[in-house]
Formats: sequence, C-alpha cells, structure tokens
Amino acid sequence: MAACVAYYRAAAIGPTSPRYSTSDSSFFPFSVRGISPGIWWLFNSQYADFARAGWDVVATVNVFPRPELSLYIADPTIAKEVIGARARFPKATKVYELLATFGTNIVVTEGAEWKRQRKIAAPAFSERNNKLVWDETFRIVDEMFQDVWGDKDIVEIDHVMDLTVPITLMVIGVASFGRRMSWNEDSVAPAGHSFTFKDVLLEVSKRLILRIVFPQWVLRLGTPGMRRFARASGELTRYLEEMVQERRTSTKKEERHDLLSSLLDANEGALESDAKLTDDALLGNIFMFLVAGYETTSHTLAYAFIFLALYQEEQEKFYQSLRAAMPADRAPAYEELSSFAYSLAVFKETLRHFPPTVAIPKSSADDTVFTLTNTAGEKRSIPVPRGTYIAICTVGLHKNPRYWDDPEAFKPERFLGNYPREAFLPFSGGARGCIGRGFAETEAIAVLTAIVSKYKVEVREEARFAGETFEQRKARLFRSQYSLTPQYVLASDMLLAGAILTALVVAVARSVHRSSSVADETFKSRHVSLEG
Ligand code: HEM
Repeated sequence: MAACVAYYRAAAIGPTSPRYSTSDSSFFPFSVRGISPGIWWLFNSQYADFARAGWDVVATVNVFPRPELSLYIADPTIAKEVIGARARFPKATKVYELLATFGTNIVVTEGAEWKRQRKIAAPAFSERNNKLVWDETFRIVDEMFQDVWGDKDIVEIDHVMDLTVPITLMVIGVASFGRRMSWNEDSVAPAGHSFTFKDVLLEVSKRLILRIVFPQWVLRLGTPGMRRFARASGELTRYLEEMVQERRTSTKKEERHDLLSSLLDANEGALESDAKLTDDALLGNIFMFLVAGYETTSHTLAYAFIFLALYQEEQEKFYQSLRAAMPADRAPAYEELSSFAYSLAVFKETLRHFPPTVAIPKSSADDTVFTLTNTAGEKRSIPVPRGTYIAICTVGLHKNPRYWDDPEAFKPERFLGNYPREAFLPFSGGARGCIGRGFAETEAIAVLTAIVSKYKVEVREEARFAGETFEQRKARLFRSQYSLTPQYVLASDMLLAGAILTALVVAVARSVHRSSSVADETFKSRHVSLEG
C-alpha cells in the first residue's frame, strides 16, 4: 500500500477524511482539510481538488462506521476503462438504494436482473419514440406561445424554471405515459381522483425527493405539504395502474409509441415467462423514467437559457444558425433534426458546465491497479483494492484543463467540431449509459430551437442590481442550492449525485429573479424573417 499512501499525500483530500457517499452514517458536512471534504464538495470544487492534488484521481478514506476507500476520477482514460468494463466495475447500486422505493427498476439493479430489465426497456427508447418527443415538443411550445404567451412581443417569466418545468413535464406526460396535456387544462379531476393527471405530475415532480427520503407513513402524518405530496404520489401510482390496465384490456389496437405502451408490448412479447417484468417492475421502471428523465432535462434547459441570456453574443450566433436552418412556414420535421447541430451544441455545452449527475458511482469487483500521468508527465500506479468505491466525476472531467480549452467559458461552438469525447460523460457511457439520451437530446434540441428562433432571451434589468458586474450577475443567476437537508445528504451523497438537479433546481428557481424573453428590434426582425 506504500504507493497508495504516497498517492494520498499527493491528493488534496487527506487519508482520514470521513466521506459521506457510500456511508450511511458520516456526520461531518463541513470542509476541514485532512478531515472532511465538506458537503457538496464534488459539485462545489469542480476541478479544483484535482488541480490542487496535481493528479486526476483523488482519494478519500471513510473512517466511520467502517474504513472505506473511495477514488474520484477526472482522468478520461481511467473513466473509459471503468465505464467500459461492467463486470470489473459494476455500478455501486447501494448509492441508489432509496430509488427502489418506486419499485424495482433498471437504475437500482445490477447483474442478471439489470440485464433482464434493460432488455425489455431498451426497445421503448426507439426512433419512433424520439419522433414523438420531437413532434410533441414543438406542439407544446407552439401552444405555449399562443395560449400562454398570447403571441406577445415581450414576455416576462418570474423565473426560468417556470418555463422549463411545465414543458418537460408535458413532454414526459405524452411521450412517456401517452397522455397529452394542454396549457389551459381545466382542473376538474376525473372520477376516482382528486388531482388531474397534470397536477399529479406537477405535485409529485416538485417534491420527488420527499418520496425518496421519507417513508410513506411519515409523509402521511407530516406537514400539509407532505400530506398533499403523499396523496398525489398515491394517485400517480393509481393513474399508472389504470393506464396499464386500459392498455391491456383495450380491444382496439392503436399504434402507440410512448414509453409505457412500448414497455408493455415488449413485456408481453418476452419469450420466456420468467423473463417478463412483474407489475411492480413495470411501474417501477415507468416511474423511474419520470424521475430520471424529467428533472435532468428541465434543469439543464434552465441553465441553458440562463447561459444564453448572459452570453448575448453566443445567443446571436446560435440564432443565426437557426435562421439558416428553420423552414419558413412550418415546424421542422424530425427528419431535419440534424440541421440543428447548434441547438445540440448549446445543450451539450450546458451539460458540460452543469452535468445533472456529478458523479457516476461504480465499485471495483477485484483488486486492480490504475495507472495515470500528471501534467508534468510523471506516471503513477494506484492499487485499487476490491470493494473500492469509484466515482467518475463528471464535473471534474468536464472542467479538466488538460482536455478543455478555456474550460470556464461558455462556448457551444466547441461541440460543433472535434471535441474530447472521452472527457465528456454527462450521460455516462458503455452498457450502463443513459437509456434516455436520445429522448433528452431530441427534446432539448426542439425546445431550444422553438424558443430561440422566436424569442430573444434576456435577463430582466432591475434597479436593485444596477451596479453589479457581469461576474456578480453570473454568480447570482447560477447560485444553486440543494433541497435535501444535510442529514439526508450525508445519508447518501450519491443520491445527491443521481438527483443532483433536484438539488440544483431550487437554486435556479430561487436565484433567477426574472429571466425574461424580451422582444426588441431583433425579435421583430426575427419574427418577420421567420414568417417570410
Ligand atoms: C439531460 C438529460 C439526462 C442526463 C444528463 C442523464 C444522465 C444519466 C446518467 C449519467 C446515467 C447513468 C447513471 C449511473 O450509472 O449511475 C443515466 C441513466 C439512466 N437514465 Fe438518464 N439522463 C438524462 C435523461 C434521461 C431521460 C429523458 C430518461 C428517460 C426518459 C432517462 C432515463 C435513464 C435511465 C432509465 C437510466 C438507467 C439506465 C441503466 O442503468 O441501464 N434519462 N442517465
């Protein structure tokens, strides 16, 4: 272990640091050098701890309740090795344990059980589903322009999440559950329900973290907000059960490409009956598509709009690309998606800065060794004992200056040409890479394209912030907070990582006082040019 000790000395975080990721009972949220990296350190430190260490791997040792070594990776070669070898480096599912509260699902399983579930779920994430996402996203945004924004020249939005949350929920509603919702839906719940489906989704998604953190009985006895959430969450399960039932008993066979329908079809078609998913696993997975799919995208889009509002020159370049690509008199077809590479570049550059999953949790199945070099060209081998917890730090990788030129800058164009793919892992990769990547990218391209081709996005000027510098404004707009209490975070920091946007969302929502779409001369000329 000598090399390992030497390596620890090189690391920014000392060997006696209690850490909180896989431990259920570490209680030290503050950053004290050599003792604790502090709460949210991965997200807060980004690449800083790696830079301080001079190496792209840093280690922590958990001392309580049991000694445990953890390695944090911002080295693309090691990340690739770990992600590419599922048997040697299985997912550290313990970290996601609490997500099993929704029913068993592909996020929380490993080995043969994961393989079985992934095989049934994978066909649902098809081209036809992506096309549904594309068409419906344009329809939803267009309806928003007409029914909510009233096709006004200037639209002010209280904060950016008010824009991205309803859009992404409505997309999930139709593309995941096959339920179209309208912006001005009346609020009369159907028989047997006290919430409409839209309200259920809004209510549950707003406080999803409660379901992860508290048992049902606590929620039912808790504050009025908790009780409302418990009711909504119970109703969502009932809605889902009804949808499953309806599809199973329906005599007229419709061609449907939503995830739920495809999942049911794939399950019915599973050749061996023991390969079929139980109803619990079916519901668990469909629920998980909501958990994994909605916040990640809505929060990334929120950050994207803030970036575009802050970096007007970048927005202008983006807009010019859209002018060239947009058809004059109709929404673009899914088949034209590749014309919107710039929209994807904006989304990717946002994900580089704010990856929803800050750390991808893995573990080492055997004793092994990692070899790495530092910027000075020194080589080092790190023994990795069996059972070591390994976190691929997306934030560290994405800000690693060895691979990214000017990593703090917002430059979507870097994703238009060659970029260091191995240092960009917002969706993880390999066999356990994000199954919803196509869904998310399709939706994000459509949202960014539809809105920025019609509206210029700006931050509202306010007298009380008149004196602030650009950097101060940026810090204000990007200030992010976490919605979990420190205790619960300590109980499972990778829950934080997995649900990082649950954490960040609140911050974005609160910190952006007013992010607005402000029509001005540019807007008018855009509008005309699009129509003409
Ligand atoms: C910006 C959008 C998204 C990002 C950045 C993202 C990121 C990720 C990452 C990093 C993982 C791997 C997690 C791990 O190994 O611990 C993952 C897995 C997963 N994602 Fe996404 N995701 C996004 C959108 C979506 C969407 C839209 C869906 C579904 C509708 C989805 C469903 C899933 C599922 C089911 C898994 C588990 C896959 C498996 O373990 O086999 N994600 N995602």
